[in-house]
Amino acid sequence: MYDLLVVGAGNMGSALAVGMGNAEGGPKSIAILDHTLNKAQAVAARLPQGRALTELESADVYLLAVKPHHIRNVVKELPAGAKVISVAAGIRLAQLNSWLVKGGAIVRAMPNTACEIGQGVTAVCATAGSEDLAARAQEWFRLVGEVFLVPEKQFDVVSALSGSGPAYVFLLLEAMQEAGITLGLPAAMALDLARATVRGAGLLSQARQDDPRAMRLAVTSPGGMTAEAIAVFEKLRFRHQVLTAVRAAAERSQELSALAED
Ligand SMILES: NC(=O)C1=CN([C@@H]2O[C@H](COP(=O)(O)OP(=O)(O)OC[C@H]3O[C@@H](n4cnc5c(N)ncnc54)[C@H](OP(=O)(O)O)[C@@H]3O)[C@@H](O)[C@H]2O)C=CC1
Ligand SMILES: O=C(O)[C@@H]1CCC=N1
Repeated sequence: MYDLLVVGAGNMGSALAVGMGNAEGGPKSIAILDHTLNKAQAVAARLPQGRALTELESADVYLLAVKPHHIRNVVKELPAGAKVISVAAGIRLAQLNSWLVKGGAIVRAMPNTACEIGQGVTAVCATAGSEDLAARAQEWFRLVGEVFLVPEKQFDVVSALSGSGPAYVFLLLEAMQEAGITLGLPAAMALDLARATVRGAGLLSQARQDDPRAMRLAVTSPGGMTAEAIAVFEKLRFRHQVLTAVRAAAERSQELSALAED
C-alpha cells in the first residue's frame, strides 16, 4: 500500500508529488496516476520512491488533483473508507462527502504551483471527524510551503488570491518584459531584469514583514521617476482592476462547484 496516491499528473499533481516526495519527512512511497502513462512516469522519475500508475491501487491517502469536472467520477471509484485530500477548485467538502461510496475522511486544500520548489501557500479545511487526516495534510503541505487553516466559507476568495495568484505575478512579469522590449531592450535582458526584480521584491517583503505601502514609498522618491509610473497605475485604476479580477476568479470558483453537479 502506498503512503500517498496522487491522481492527476498535471500541473498541480506533479508539483505536489515532486515537492512532497523530495522533502525530508514527507510520504515515503508515492504513486502517481494519470490517464497518460508518460505523464505519470515523468513525475515518478523525479521521486526517490515513485511509481507511475494508470489504474487505481490501494493507498493510505488519495490526493486528487484532477480538474473540478472530473473529480466526481474519481471520488466514486475510491474504496469505502478512503482518506481523501482534494485540491480541486470550487469543490465543496459536502460534495466530496456525498460522492464517497462509504465513510472515509475528507480534507479540502488549495495549494499553488510554487509547492514544487517548497515555496507554496496552501489553505486547508476539513470535515468534522477528519481531524487526523487534516493534521497529516497540514504536515505534508508544510513541507512544500506555508499552510493556513481557513474556514470553508472563505475558500473561494483564498483560492482566487493565493491559488491563482502565481498567474497574476507571471502576468506582471510578461507585461514588464513586453514594456522593456517595446522601449528598446533585448528580450532576454528584459526578462532577466523583470524576473530578478520580482524575486528581490518578494524576498525583501518577506524579510522585512513591513507594510507594502511603506515599502513602495521607499522606492518612490518624491518628484522622481517611480512617482510618474505609480501615478499612471493609479490613474488607470490598477487596484480596482486587481479587485475586479480577484472577484471574478472567486465567482468562478462558486460556478465550478455548481458545474460539478451537472
Ligand atoms: N494549476 C494550478 O495552479 C492549481 C490547480 N488546482 C486544482 O488542481 C486540479 C488539477 O489542475 P491542473 O493540475 O492544473 O490540471 P491538469 O489538467 O494539468 O492535470 C490534471 C491531470 O489529471 C488527468 N486526469 C483527469 N481525470 C483523470 C482520471 N480519472 N484518472 C487519472 N488522471 C486523470 C488529466 O488527464 P487529461 O488531460 O487526459 O484529462 C491531467 O493529466 C484542478 O482541480 C485545479 O482546480 C489547485 C490549485 C492550483
Ligand atoms: O485556474 C484554476 O481554476 C486553478 C485553481 C487555482 C489555480 N488554478
